[in-house]
Amino acid sequence: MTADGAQPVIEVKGLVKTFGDKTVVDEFDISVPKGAIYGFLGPNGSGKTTTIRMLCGLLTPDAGTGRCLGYDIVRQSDNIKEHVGYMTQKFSLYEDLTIRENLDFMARMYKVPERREKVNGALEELGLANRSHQLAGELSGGWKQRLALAACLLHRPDLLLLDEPTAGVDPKARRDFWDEIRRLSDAGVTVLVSTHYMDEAIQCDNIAYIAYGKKLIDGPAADIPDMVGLNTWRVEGPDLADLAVSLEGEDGIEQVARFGSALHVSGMDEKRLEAAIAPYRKDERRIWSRRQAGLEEVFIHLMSGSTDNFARAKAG
Ligand SMILES: Nc1ncnc2c1ncn2[C@@H]1O[C@H](COP(=O)(O)OP(=O)(O)OP(=O)(O)O)[C@@H](O)[C@H]1O
Repeated sequence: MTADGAQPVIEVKGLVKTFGDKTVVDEFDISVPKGAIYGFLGPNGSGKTTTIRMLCGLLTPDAGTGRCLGYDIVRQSDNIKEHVGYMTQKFSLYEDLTIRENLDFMARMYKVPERREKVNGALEELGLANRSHQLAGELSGGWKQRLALAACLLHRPDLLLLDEPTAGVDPKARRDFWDEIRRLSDAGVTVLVSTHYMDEAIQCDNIAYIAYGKKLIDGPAADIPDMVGLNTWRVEGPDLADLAVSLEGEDGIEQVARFGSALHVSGMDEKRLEAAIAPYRKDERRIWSRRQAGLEEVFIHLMSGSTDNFARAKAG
């Protein structure tokens, strides 16, 4: 149960998936509220897609239990699939079919009632009604993405899975895409997004950070920096590259990261961090300011602290 008494849309415990000798997902637990935009963040190959596919019954876990949309993820996976829209990382529609043919094909696959009306409606909504006979392969990246989203919404899914949805899409199209996702979420559709882009992560209500198959942290996006408890100072001025090298060697400084024309210097222990930067703050050419750690710093920190159990498995 969530704080408002509603059942979570997804609730799973102890999910495990192994491919060969590699444990790709290791003891994964999560609870996803209805209508949330939940981001799965982590580097390439960390197990985000595999986790999402197990949560929705598209892949059978080796261990673990749970429910998605009220159905058991192992025994009732077919029921779950009927209510899920899945937008894969690569454009998965047929490039040599027209825009209309692609939508019509998807509508048939999902046995959408009043197919013709729904397809016409989707074409109108997309603004593609007068280009419906154009081949999908001729569309730009942004338009392909809009078409793929429209196709996986035809059967009105309750849960939407987006695998790195805005990779290779221009900034305006990215913004429009995220506006549409927010509208869907407001209408009660639950959205799981896998990404390793920070600008997608900050659009999410909740975030689970996954590295090497393990969930390092999850919770409301706004609370994650506080949950980690990282202290950060920002410094601007000349010779930042040299300064970064000196700071990195100091006791009490755990991370020095470049952000545009500034460095963000972070540590877990506030007193030790302040003592470490004190000598450098005497140099008046530079401006130092205390700042609240953001998601960016937190994720760099989490990544540097996580161990590569995939590499260990290979070595062992
Ligand atoms: N069917 C499979 N058979 C064997 N190995 C697999 C299979 N599916 C995924 N893997 C491996 O599992 C690991 C996790 O893959 P997954 O796609 O879940 O990660 P990801 O975090 O989504 O990465 P990306 O951002 O690159 O999509 C990778 O090392 C991948 O090669």
